[in-house]
Amino acid sequence: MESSKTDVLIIGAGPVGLFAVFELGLFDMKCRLIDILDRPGGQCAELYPEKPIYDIPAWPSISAQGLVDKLMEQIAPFKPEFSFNRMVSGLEKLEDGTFRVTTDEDEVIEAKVVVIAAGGGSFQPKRPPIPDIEAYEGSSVFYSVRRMEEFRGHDLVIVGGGDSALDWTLNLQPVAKSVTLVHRRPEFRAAPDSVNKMYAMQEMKQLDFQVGQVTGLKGSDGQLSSATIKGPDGDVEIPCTRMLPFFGLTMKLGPIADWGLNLHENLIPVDTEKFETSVPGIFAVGDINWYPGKLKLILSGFHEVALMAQAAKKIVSPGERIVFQYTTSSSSLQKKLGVAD
Ligand SMILES: Cc1cc2nc3c(=O)[nH]c(=O)nc-3n(C[C@H](O)[C@H](O)[C@H](O)COP(=O)(O)OP(=O)(O)OC[C@H]3O[C@@H](n4cnc5c(N)ncnc54)[C@H](O)[C@@H]3O)c2cc1C
Repeated sequence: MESSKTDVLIIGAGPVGLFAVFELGLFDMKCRLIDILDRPGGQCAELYPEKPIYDIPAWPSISAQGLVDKLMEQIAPFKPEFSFNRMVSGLEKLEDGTFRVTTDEDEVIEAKVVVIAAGGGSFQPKRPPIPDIEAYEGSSVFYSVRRMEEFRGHDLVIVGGGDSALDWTLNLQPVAKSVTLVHRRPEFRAAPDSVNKMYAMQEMKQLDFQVGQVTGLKGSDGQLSSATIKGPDGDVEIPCTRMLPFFGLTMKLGPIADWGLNLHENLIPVDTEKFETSVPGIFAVGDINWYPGKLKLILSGFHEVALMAQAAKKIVSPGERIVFQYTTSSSSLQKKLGVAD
């Protein structure tokens, strides 16, 4: 079991969690971020990366991914630590007032302050309608790739027609013993370049592409041995020991519901001075919080983290005087940002 310590543990690396690193960093607080997704950006990166956003102050138009890239650039001086592909599953307050956070990979992180920036909750994979698939989940059927090594030497079936399915088909082809991509039609929703590469590899017999749907799985004790594909010419049985279905993601509140926090219609009520939850030391910012008049906008979240950081500093460094400073004129802030002369 891995164990580590940080000043502030941020649950969620969406735009609001990312900007929290900046505001907390100005007060010298070290941040660690954990996200279920495999990269930063939350809804912006996962749901609408190429769409332009028009209501970010001073950016008349910026793509959602462009905003995430700029936030990453802005927080770089504070060297935040990221753990991706991890879900925060447990959160408990210890007797000394600090927190113990656990992930679904059995990681333990101790933090003086916890900031929940979990947006609409956890992104969770949609389960395809294949009978008995639950029996193989976590042992032979996976909905994300945490470590490519886990697929080495396996007969792999990848199901889906979007970018994830195509990207992992191409990336895992050199690692797996065999790769079969299954999609219900020959047209894809993925980047044309990836689709062309996949067809070229099929041509060279480096992988197989089957038009059809997976209708059944065979195996025992959670270990897959084959998948039945119903295609235009009837059923085909394909030997397979690992399967990766990519049927999109839905957002669910997830484990946050079990952390003993007061909830209001699946959102976390906070005050509007500090954005603190019903548990002192746990703050909630961005789309996950609720207060009268709340607007689920990125700019609201940016405002919330600035106030939250002041309150968090009082917990992380009790007794230390908090001085209000502008980044334009404070040489100490500029030093932290690496822009001082
Ligand atoms: C199509 C679309 C268009 C939009 N357009 C605009 C717009 O024009 N302007 C605007 O201001 N807003 C817009 N929004 C809303 C904006 O995207 C959200 O307000 C913003 O993403 C909220 O940021 P956040 O950081 O609070 O949460 P999110 O972006 O939702 O990020 C939360 C992160 O927390 C992670 N997470 C949740 N639970 C856990 C857990 N237990 N463990 C680990 N990680 C966890 C999630 O995986 C996610 O990455 C739009 C939204 C959509 C869907």
